[in-house]
Amino acid sequence: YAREEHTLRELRIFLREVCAKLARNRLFFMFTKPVDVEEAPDYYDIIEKPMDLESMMTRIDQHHYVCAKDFLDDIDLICRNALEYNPDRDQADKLIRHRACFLRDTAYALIKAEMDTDFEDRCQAISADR
Ligand SMILES: CC(=O)c1csc(NC(=O)C2C[NH2+]C2)n1
Repeated sequence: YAREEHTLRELRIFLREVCAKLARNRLFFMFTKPVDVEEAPDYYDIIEKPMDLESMMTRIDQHHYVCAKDFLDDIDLICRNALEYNPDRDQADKLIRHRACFLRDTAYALIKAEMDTDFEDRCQAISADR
């Protein structure tokens, strides 16, 4: 059990680094904090499950993520929300959709490049056990 806690502690350290790196990239600034209802008054009528990088950092500390897949599910949610809320062909919507897909692809690439597959396998085994 102590070994499992060590593995999850290591996962949290790794995910904080990935999350911080994404949040530092100014291309992703619109995804770093919850949407301000002043800026997009209808946002919370349209988007059922809002998500952002600052909230994900909090979820890491709350031990919400037991494997990298759980973390990437929330990245996928940020991306899906942006595609849903910005469906139009105008430049503003297109840019946000492009940035959302870039955030998602960057997160997947970072984790694939920096994470041992057997480490993720161990995390997913713990996740299945709980
Ligand atoms: C985070 C997110 O997806 C977001 C924040 S503002 C926004 N979209 C707009 O402000 C307008 C451009 N067409 C609507 N999308």
